[in-house]
Amino acid sequence: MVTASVENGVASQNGQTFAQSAKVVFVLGGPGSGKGTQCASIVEQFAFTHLSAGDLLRAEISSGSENGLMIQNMIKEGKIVPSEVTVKLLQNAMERSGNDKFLIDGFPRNEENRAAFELVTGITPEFILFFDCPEEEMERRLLGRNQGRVDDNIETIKKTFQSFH
Ligand SMILES: Nc1ncnc2c1ncn2[C@@H]1O[C@H](COP(=O)(O)OP(=O)(O)OP(=O)(O)O)[C@@H](O)[C@H]1O
Ligand SMILES: O=c1ccn([C@@H]2O[C@H](COP(=O)(O)O)[C@@H](O)[C@H]2O)c(=O)[nH]1
Repeated sequence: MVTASVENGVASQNGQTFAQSAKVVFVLGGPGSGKGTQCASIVEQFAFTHLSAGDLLRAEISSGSENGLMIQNMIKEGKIVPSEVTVKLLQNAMERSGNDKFLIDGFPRNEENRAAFELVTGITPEFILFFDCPEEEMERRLLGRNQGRVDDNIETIKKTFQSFH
């Protein structure tokens, strides 16, 4: 029998801590390479929860949190939001999900992000799924995405490509 509980903020399943039972796959690739699209297909077939770090940051802006303005400015400039902010959002989302299998989309953006994630959550990812896509195709897709994102404009796209390299 599978049992699950959350005590003192530490969820556990079958006597294992959340960190011990959690299976995490990092889904990486350039902006517009198709990470979100592929994650949506994967969760239809497999029992993973899809967590997009960018979506969590955008939700934080919409919530009117004290970090909202800082996050919005960083996204507009194609910069990387401080690890402690993003890792906390990911950790909260994982613990709230009721699941222990996660596709983490668009995170980590750098080595410091990765180290902070492992330090704070105690979770080591299983593997990385990487989408390789030519820059001109990513640019074409982002300019045609049409979802009202503040970063889907040519100035921000060029800056985001720089921070991706
Ligand atoms: N294989 C594909 N061929 C053509 N268009 C695609 C393909 N995959 C995704 N797209 C389209 O490209 C755009 C970007 O895709 P998606 O949002 O999945 O990328 P992403 O890597 O998650 O981007 P970001 O990191 O900016 O959030 C979307 O409009 C999507 O419909
Ligand atoms: O771990 C992350 C993820 C995202 N950001 C910022 O958000 C934008 C948009 O990210 P998408 O993955 O394209 O949704 C990205 O350019 C960064 O500014 C981040 O800082 N850290």
